[in-house]
Amino acid sequence: MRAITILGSTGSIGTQTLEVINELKLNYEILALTANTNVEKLAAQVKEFEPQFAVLMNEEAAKELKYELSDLDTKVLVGQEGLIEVATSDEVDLVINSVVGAAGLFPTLEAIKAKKDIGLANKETLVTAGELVMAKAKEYGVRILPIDSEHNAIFQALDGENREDIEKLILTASGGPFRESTAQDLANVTVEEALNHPNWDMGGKITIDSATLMNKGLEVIEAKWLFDIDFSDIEVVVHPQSIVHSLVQFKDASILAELGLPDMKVPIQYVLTYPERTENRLERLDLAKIGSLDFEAPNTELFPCLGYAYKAGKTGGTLPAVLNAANEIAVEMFLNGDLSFIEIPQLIKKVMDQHQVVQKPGLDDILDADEWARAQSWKEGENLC
Ligand SMILES: NC(=O)C1=CN([C@@H]2O[C@H](COP(=O)(O)OP(=O)(O)OC[C@H]3O[C@@H](n4cnc5c(N)ncnc54)[C@H](OP(=O)(O)O)[C@@H]3O)[C@@H](O)[C@H]2O)C=CC1
Ligand SMILES: CC(=O)[C@@H](O)[C@H](O)COP(=O)(O)O
Ligand SMILES: [Mn+2]
Repeated sequence: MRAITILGSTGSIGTQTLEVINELKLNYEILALTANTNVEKLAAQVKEFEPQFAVLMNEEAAKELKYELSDLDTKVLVGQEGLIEVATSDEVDLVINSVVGAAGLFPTLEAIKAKKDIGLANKETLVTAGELVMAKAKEYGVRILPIDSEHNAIFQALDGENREDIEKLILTASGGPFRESTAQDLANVTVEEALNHPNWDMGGKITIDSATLMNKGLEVIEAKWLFDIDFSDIEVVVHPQSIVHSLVQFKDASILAELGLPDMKVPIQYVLTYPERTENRLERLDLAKIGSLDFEAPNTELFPCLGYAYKAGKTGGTLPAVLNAANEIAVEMFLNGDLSFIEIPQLIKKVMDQHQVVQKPGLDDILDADEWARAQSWKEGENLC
């Protein structure tokens, strides 16, 4: 029996992780479940899975949860300290990080230092501090197993291959709900339209990132650090069906890909059972029924966030942390109705242009840049709207 901590268990990935463990009766003891503020959902999960620990990010919510769980033995912890305690506990074997945003960085770093393997959905960790996180993972001999569908596909395609044989990585992008829109259309899109992803049912923040193509930009940076590849060897191609989850091109012109219906339970299961594969009852891909698969170049004029991410990644230093933080605030403002869809990239560019990049940053430099970018984004965002 392996013990697992799921950070962000109430979200889209966290919930599906619990479902996979349950449906396949995988050999995991649920040690800890965590959420930000969602007392109701976390309480329901705790009642079902009876973990040793449950964590919420603020005192008030934790108090409510304690009251809800007064009949159970589950210990309720609070805040960053609580997250770190359950991510580093001696008992835990695997930490799934399915928190959204740069809030996932600290528990990832602490789990690595405690030599815990990590199933990583939280791409913002690697965007913000990829070089540092991967160096720590190497130092502590920790495996970072990618859950993000594109990176999981590449991870599978690279199994048994030599790194030196890779020519390039090709990340597929659905193109989001506005793939066929004009600049005029984009000026008037609503939050509801932007939250309507054509293929995947995901949390709000990543769904907006998909609509702006920032998700693919974050994934380019995530791929750079996970697979140690130059940005010039990472290509993005739009593939509206999201059946080919990404590809690796080798020096002999061979291309390997992982395909399947768009269902996050597949990469989640791969990580939970790695290095084994386990039979499941998920719907199978029927290629004849699908008929054809389409590919096209991304429209970086209409969706400039992808270009901003390449720029941040290639510049390096603290700029990716600034890109990420500005994006988090821009998306929050858009979801709150305080920014229009086309103002998301405008705000990110403004904040990136104002940043004095620190090269070879330590963790403190990255945290300072993140804090500065958030404050600056709120300020600039208020000027824009
Ligand atoms: N959903 C998907 O299919 C995919 C997601 N990813 C990545 O996985 C991560 C999670 O995405 P998703 O599951 O969609 O997100 P959700 O918004 O659905 O869930 C986020 C989870 O994190 C918790 N959380 C939010 N803010 C904080 C915080 N500040 N500190 C601690 N916990 C917090 C939430 O708690 P609460 O419920 O209380 O708010 C919730 O449990 C993201 O980085 C995303 O980019 C990658 C590939 C696919
Ligand atoms: C499921 C997953 O991994 C998401 O990151 C997905 O890729 C989002 O779709 P886009 O390709 O539209 O960004
Ligand atoms: Mn993805």
